[in-house]
Amino acid sequence: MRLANERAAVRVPATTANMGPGFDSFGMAFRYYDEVEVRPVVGPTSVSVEGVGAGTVPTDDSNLVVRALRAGLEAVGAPQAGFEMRCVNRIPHGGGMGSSASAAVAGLMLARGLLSEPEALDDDLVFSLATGFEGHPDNVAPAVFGGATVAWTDAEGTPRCAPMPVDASLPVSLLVPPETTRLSTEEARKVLPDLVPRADALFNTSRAAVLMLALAGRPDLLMAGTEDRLHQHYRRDVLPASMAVMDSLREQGYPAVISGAGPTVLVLADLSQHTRFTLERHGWTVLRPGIDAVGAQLV
Ligand SMILES: Nc1ncnc2c1ncn2[C@@H]1O[C@H](COP(=O)(O)OP(=O)(O)OP(=O)(O)O)[C@@H](O)[C@H]1O
Ligand SMILES: N[C@@H](CCO)C(=O)O
Repeated sequence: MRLANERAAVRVPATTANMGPGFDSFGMAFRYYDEVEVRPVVGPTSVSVEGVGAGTVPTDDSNLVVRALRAGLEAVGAPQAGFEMRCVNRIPHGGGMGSSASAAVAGLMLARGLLSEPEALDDDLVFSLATGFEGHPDNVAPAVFGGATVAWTDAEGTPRCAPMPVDASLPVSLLVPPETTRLSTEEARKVLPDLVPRADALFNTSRAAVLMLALAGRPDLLMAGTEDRLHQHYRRDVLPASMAVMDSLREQGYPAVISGAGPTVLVLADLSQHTRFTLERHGWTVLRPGIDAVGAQLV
């Protein structure tokens, strides 16, 4: 295996995870993208970042996208090089829109784009390697495959996923709070208990099944299908503003959940103009990205 191309470029979608009851399992991709281009060079690696993460993410070999690129090359026995990388980032970091999963998938896809035999690094291998970076597969699956996905880890510890049928016209709103509220996934996972009451586990099992029906074309089931007792309320203290917005929207009949580990709020509906303006007046950004059906793509 060798590096056969002098450049590769990828477009990778933002994603949500959990969607209420599907903790560490359900995910969905959005038409909202990071774009990365890379060229192998003789000499050290350099990364330029435009947009989100400019001035904060590393610009050398310790950058997550570069680490994933190198892991992809290593997995298929391809040689390493220095890299000149250009990132145009839109997905907020620590925002609940899967930035770290998208970064890992971007790097692995770029590795594919440079290879003499790109089929060696197929979608299943990208999914598996990126899940290794993340620790859980829920954002990675939609970032790789697009659409809505259910992901799990099998008895051998191998990550698996499958598409969930979803009505393509389902409206989605992402409510992104001001930047000061960013929360790393690591911090958000620390507040979760190791054990949960059996009644809560049963509650989420039924709601997850209901959500699958709702997404497939039963919008009347969206409120029941977005109920959760396994993670959101445990995170109330670290996500006070997002939980308040989520609660208020649910009281108004909107199927609102915390997106991933927060603080972004996902609503499986369009907001009224009044509600949108109110949020925007308080510094929130309201996105209506639509569902991405294809996942990460070399461009
Ligand atoms: N495009 C990127 N380039 C380099 N590093 C990135 C990039 N995107 C994310 N990261 C790294 O991942 C961290 C954010 O990951 P984290 O898992 O905490 O949040 P998230 O993925 O945005 O949220 P969630 O998993 O809840 O959706 C950033 O602080 C940065 O270190
Ligand atoms: N399922 C994950 C998503 C964030 O990576 C969590 O809620 O912690």
